Amino acid sequence: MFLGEKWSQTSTVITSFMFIYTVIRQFIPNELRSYLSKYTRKIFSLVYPYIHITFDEYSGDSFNRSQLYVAIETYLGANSTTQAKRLKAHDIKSSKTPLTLGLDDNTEVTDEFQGVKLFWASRKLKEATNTPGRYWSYPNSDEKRHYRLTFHRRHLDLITTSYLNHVVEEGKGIAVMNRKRKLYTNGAAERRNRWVHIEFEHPASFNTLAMDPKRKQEIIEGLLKFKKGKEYYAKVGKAWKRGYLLYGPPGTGKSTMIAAMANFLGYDIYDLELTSVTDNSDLRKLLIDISNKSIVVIEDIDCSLDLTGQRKTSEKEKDEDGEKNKGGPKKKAKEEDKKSKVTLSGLLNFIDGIWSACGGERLIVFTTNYVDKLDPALTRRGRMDEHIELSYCRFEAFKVLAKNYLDVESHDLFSKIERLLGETDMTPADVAENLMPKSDTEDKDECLKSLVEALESAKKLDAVRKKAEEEAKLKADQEEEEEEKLKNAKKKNWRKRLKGILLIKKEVKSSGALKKTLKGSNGSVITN
Ligand SMILES: Nc1ncnc2c1ncn2[C@@H]1O[C@H](COP(=O)(O)OP(=O)(O)OP(=O)(O)O)[C@@H](O)[C@H]1O
Repeated sequence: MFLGEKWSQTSTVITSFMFIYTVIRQFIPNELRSYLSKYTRKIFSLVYPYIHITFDEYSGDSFNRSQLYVAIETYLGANSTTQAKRLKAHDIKSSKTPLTLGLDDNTEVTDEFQGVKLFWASRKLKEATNTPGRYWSYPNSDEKRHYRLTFHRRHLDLITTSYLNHVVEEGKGIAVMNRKRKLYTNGAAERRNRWVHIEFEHPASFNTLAMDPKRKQEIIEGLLKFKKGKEYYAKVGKAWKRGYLLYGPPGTGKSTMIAAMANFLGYDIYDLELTSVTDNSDLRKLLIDISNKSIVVIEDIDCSLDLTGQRKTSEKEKDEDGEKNKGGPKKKAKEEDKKSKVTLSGLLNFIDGIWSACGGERLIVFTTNYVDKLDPALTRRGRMDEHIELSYCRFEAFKVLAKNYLDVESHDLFSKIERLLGETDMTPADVAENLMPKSDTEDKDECLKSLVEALESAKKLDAVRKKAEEEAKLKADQEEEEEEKLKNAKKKNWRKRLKGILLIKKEVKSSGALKKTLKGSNGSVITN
C-alpha cells in the first residue's frame, strides 16, 4: 500500500484517539490538562511525523480552475506517467499533441526533490447531496477534486520555499512547451498597428539547422541559460530580455534559426513589420501587447530603418508620393503627417524602457543581409547581446542536411563534396534544394551526384566570375595607370612650358638691365 495512504489511515486512528481525548479532557483538572496537552502533541508528532497540504481544483466560488492546481496537474502528468497505475487522457484544445496524460482520480505517486521523498495523491470527493443553487459556482457540484501532498514535517521549509516553487515553475514550463504556439504579425493592411495571429507550426529545430556544430551548441546553451535566468536577471537588476542579431547572405538560415529558437524555448513569435507602424506611439502600443515568453522579430532591419535612425520610405510609398505630390504642397504636407515616424531611437528606447517595466522572458531578434550597413547604436553589446553569423554551407553543415534530407551519414561522394564546399560558396538553401529528390525514383546516390554537379557548375561559374572580375580589375588598373601617365606627361609639359616662361622672363629682365645700362651711358631711353 502507498506509504502516504498508510499514514493517512494511521492518522485517522490517531484523530479518533484525539477526539476521545478531547471528550474526556473536560473531566481532567486544569493543572494536569496543560501538562498533558503539551506531551500529547509531542507524542502525536512522534507517532505521526507527516504533514499534508491540499490543493483544491477550484478555490472559493471561482469559475476558473486554480492555476496552482493546473500547474501541479501538468507537473504530475509529465513526471509520473511511468509509475502511476491509472492515467487519464485529456483532449486539450490549445495543446499541440492530440492528447495529454495526467493522473487518474484517486491515484498515488511519489516524487523526489533534493533527496527528499514526497507523496502525491489525486483525490475526487463526491458530495453526499447536491446542494441546490450551488451548481452555478462549481461545474459538477457533487464532485470535488484536489491534490494532496504528504511529506515529513522536518522538510516543511524545503517544501514551502523550494519544492512547491519548482513544481509550479516546471508545470507552467511544460504547459508552455505543449501548447500550440502563435505567430503574430502587424502587417495586415486593414489592421495596421494591431497584432493578428495564426498558429505557428514551423518544423525547424536545432537538430535540423545546418551550421557549425560548436557554434550551434554555444547558442543552445545561451538560450537555456536565458530561459532559466529569471532570478539572475532580477539579481542584477536587468530586464529579462536578450537581443540577437542574425546576419548573413540570403538563404543561409536566419528565419530557420528563429523558428528553431521558438520551438526550442516554446515561445510565440511576434513578427514586427516596422514599415507598417505609423509612429512611435503606435509602436509603443504594439510592444505593450507582446506577451511574455515570446520572440520579437524584425527582419531585414537595414530595409526598415535607415542609418540615421529614420524609417525608410518603401518603393511603393515613393511611387504613392509621386502621385500624391501632384495635388500640390498642401496635400503633400498632409500626407507627410500621415507617414510613419518610427525612429531607431524610439524603437530602442521602448525595448529598453517598456520591457524593463513590464514582464520578461523575451528575445528580440534582428536580421540583416548587410551587417556593415547597420547603425552601431543598434548593434552595440547590451542591446544585441549575441551576434550570430549564418554563412555559406561548409562540410559540417552539409552533413546535417544530408542526414535530414537523405538519412545519409557517410558516402563515397562525401570527400569530393567536402572539397567542393571548401572551394565554392553555396548557401544551405541551395544545398538543401539539390539534396531533395526530384522524383519518386531518384535515390540518395543520384541526389548526392546532383549536388556534386551543382557544386561543380557553381565552381565553374565562380571561376568565370572571378576571371571576369580580375580582367575588369586589370582593365581598371591599366586605365588608372594610363591616366596617371597622362597626368604626369601633362605635368611634365607644364613644367617644360613653365621653364620656357621663366627663361623668357629672365631674358626680359636681363634685357631691362641692359636698357638701364644703355640709358645710364648716353641719357636716352631705348624702347622695343
Ligand atoms: N542553415 C540552414 N539549415 C537548414 N536549412 C536551411 C538553412 N539555411 C537555409 N535553409 C533552407 O532554406 C530555406 C530558406 O532559408 P531561410 O529563409 O531560413 O534563409 P534566410 O537566411 O532567412 O534568407 P533571407 O535573408 O532571404 O530571409 C529554408 O526553408 C530551409 O529549408
